[in-house]
Amino acid sequence: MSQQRHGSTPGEADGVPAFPDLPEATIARLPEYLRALHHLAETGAETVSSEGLAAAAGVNSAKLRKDLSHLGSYGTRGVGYDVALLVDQIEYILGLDKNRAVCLVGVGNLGHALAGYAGFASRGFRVVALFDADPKKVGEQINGLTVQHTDDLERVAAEESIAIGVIATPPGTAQAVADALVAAGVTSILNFAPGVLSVPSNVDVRKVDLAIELQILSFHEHRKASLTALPGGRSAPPANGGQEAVGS
Ligand SMILES: NC(=O)c1ccc[n+]([C@@H]2O[C@H](COP(=O)([O-])OP(=O)(O)OC[C@H]3O[C@@H](n4cnc5c(N)ncnc54)[C@H](O)[C@@H]3O)[C@@H](O)[C@H]2O)c1
Repeated sequence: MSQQRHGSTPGEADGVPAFPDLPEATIARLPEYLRALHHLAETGAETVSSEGLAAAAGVNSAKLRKDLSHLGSYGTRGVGYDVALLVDQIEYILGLDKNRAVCLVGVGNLGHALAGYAGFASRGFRVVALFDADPKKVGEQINGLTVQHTDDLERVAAEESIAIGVIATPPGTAQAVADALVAAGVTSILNFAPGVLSVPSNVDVRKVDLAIELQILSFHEHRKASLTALPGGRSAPPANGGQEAVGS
């Protein structure tokens, strides 16, 4: 089976529909493949084997081949995957060629750090607006942007065609902020505030909660300690019981 040729529109060759219906777990791994591919490209690699890419992305190679087959990308026997082509295909599927506009609501401790992070631009996102409800924060300059009052959210969202809103407000105000983002036409939300948001079905919400990740690691610590303590001197299994990283 040959890899899709250069010059064709990613996702349209080899009978693969223009927009394949991907499993959520595959979608979650695509950014890892992309990160690994960008690194390979920086080192001058033009092709990569499935084993090499799998190792760089931290997944097993059978899973990687299955994931990439959803994109119509099979690699070439004995050669592997064309790095530049695979970057194009994954960026196309993730919609990263659109350079989407992002706003951040809540410019406190976390919001400051996020607003000051330069890495979003290189990953295909433009942070175009910062909002806060506290008049004392309004007017503050961070990374070339001026913090605006949330009262201006609807107007600015329309002017800047904001597609993604990031919530970094206290949990008690996150739902109201989500409602305001939805009313302003934002259809994707990344929520850092703990808790569950209620949104219309056309709005996608992803949440980031470092405390949950720590709690999962705590579970693994607890399990390792309890196995080490087993009578008969049975030793603890490898980290994560030999499984891949949590969430894979
Ligand atoms: N996901 C994570 O891993 C993680 C890590 C740290 C903090 N958090 C969460 O992130 C959120 C922010 O934490 P923080 O330490 O930056 O808090 P913070 O109190 O320093 O900042 C919150 C900011 O939100 C603003 N704000 C409050 N209500 C608002 C509203 N209705 N509209 C707009 N702005 C509003 C405040 O004025 C303040 O500037 C909290 O919910 C916290 O639990 C998440």
